[in-house]
Amino acid sequence: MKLSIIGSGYVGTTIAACFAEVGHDVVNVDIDEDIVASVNDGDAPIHEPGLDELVEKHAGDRLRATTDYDAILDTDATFLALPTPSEDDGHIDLSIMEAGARSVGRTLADKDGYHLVVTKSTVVPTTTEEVIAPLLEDESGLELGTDFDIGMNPEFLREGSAVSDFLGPDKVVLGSQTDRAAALLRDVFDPLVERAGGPPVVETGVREAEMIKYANNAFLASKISLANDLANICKEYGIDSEEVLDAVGLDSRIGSAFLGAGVGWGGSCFPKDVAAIVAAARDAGYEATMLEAAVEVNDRQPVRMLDILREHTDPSGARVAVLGLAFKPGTDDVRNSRAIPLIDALLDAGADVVGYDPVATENMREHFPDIDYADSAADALAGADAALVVTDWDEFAALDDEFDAMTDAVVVDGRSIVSRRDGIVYESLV
Ligand SMILES: NC(=O)c1ccc[n+]([C@@H]2O[C@H](COP(=O)([O-])OP(=O)(O)OC[C@H]3O[C@@H](n4cnc5c(N)ncnc54)[C@H](O)[C@@H]3O)[C@@H](O)[C@H]2O)c1
Ligand SMILES: O=c1ccn([C@@H]2O[C@H](COP(=O)(O)OP(=O)(O)O[C@H]3O[C@H](CO)[C@@H](O)[C@H](O)[C@H]3O)[C@@H](O)[C@H]2O)c(=O)[nH]1
Repeated sequence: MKLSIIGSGYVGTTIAACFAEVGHDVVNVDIDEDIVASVNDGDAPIHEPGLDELVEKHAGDRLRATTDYDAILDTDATFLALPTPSEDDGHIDLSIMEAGARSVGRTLADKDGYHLVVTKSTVVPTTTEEVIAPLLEDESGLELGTDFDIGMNPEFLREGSAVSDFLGPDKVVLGSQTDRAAALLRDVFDPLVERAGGPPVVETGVREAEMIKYANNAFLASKISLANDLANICKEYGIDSEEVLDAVGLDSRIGSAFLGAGVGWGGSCFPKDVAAIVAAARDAGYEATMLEAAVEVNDRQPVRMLDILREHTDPSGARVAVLGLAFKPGTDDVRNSRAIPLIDALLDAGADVVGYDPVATENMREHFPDIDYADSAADALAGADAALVVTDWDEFAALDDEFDAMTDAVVVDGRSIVSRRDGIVYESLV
């Protein structure tokens, strides 16, 4: 089949390369000329394991990129993989999606024959039906349900494992309004589903598909916050929370994934998506109390980390090493990293902060140009009065003699990964 993907970022590039890998002819449309040139040169514009190989393999053959929306005319279906950021009050900002839908609509005015437009981006329920579809109709002059259909296909890939998550999904969710759209979506995903060994395919409505994505992320984020709440209780009693949560996770109704207690969840998705569904629910007349509590617990974890530090060291004037700047290991992405509120609070308290991350330093420099950055964990620790472990990079778990170079070896571990205890004042956050 011939597919067009609007947006060539994390999701757009990954799905374009993977759709090419399963046999489709794919064109990526992006407004950024550098990104387009990169894809056409066979280089992935983002860092994801396995993506470079796929882009190199298919570029110039089953995969190409362009800034020209006309490319969608020669395709059967168009996926919108555009950003859906947060407004300051947490509401979803649909302006980029609206601009993309207008451009697609204007282009489809020249389309001969049927077309399917699928929302891949994470959007609050009813967006595809009540915002995207009317824009497509207005701009194209075409009739929904007759000349074209809409669909919704939420994406569950994680950064750092995007390619393997997309090619080996736990489930595929296909939202549509008509049999024709459902059949076309099935055709798009059949080769991938077959290759992945037949994961469940959930065929549903458009707004249900939109809600499944939020429910998924809200559930995972809340699971981590609940683990943090329970681990905080454990800490008050001097109970090993890891032992408790490991045992709890053995219950097949609960499961062990996403019970990792610590400094909390960040990244480009959980914070904005939980905020967006809470705001949308409020607009609809419902107060999402559980989700609000999940956010509150998450916001409190960095504060607790500083409180624990203060029990041992006054941060004012102290040199504090922040180990880990990325929002999780395996990525250089610092969006909503827990290191950001921590560094803010340390600076407010008058600390002299030195940050270290194996790959995310340059991105964090944009947030905090004036703190020190070290080239290694050892350099960050040398002469530091205290260290906060924020990201669970493997190399931090292996630290040992490096702690001896600290002035006062106070270590507050936000990911419970440091194994050395002798000769340092060690506190796990939970
Ligand atoms: N990043 C993830 O791990 C992930 C996972 C699942 C779902 N999502 C969702 O997928 C959506 C896209 O996220 P992302 O992380 O891929 O975004 P991104 O910022 O990485 O990429 C978006 C791309 O869209 C391009 N763009 C912007 N306006 C455009 C326009 N008018 N026309 C064409 N291209 C345009 C940008 O140049 C950029 O390359 C969001 O809704 C996000 O919530 C993201
Ligand atoms: O037990 C855990 C697991 C994760 N985290 C934190 O949770 C955040 C998110 O981690 P992860 O889910 O691995 O990364 P993302 O790439 O943000 O992926 C999430 O967000 C994507 C965008 O919506 C979804 O597609 C994915 O399914 C969903 O896992 C990170 O800060 C992690 O440190 C914990 O604190 N404890």
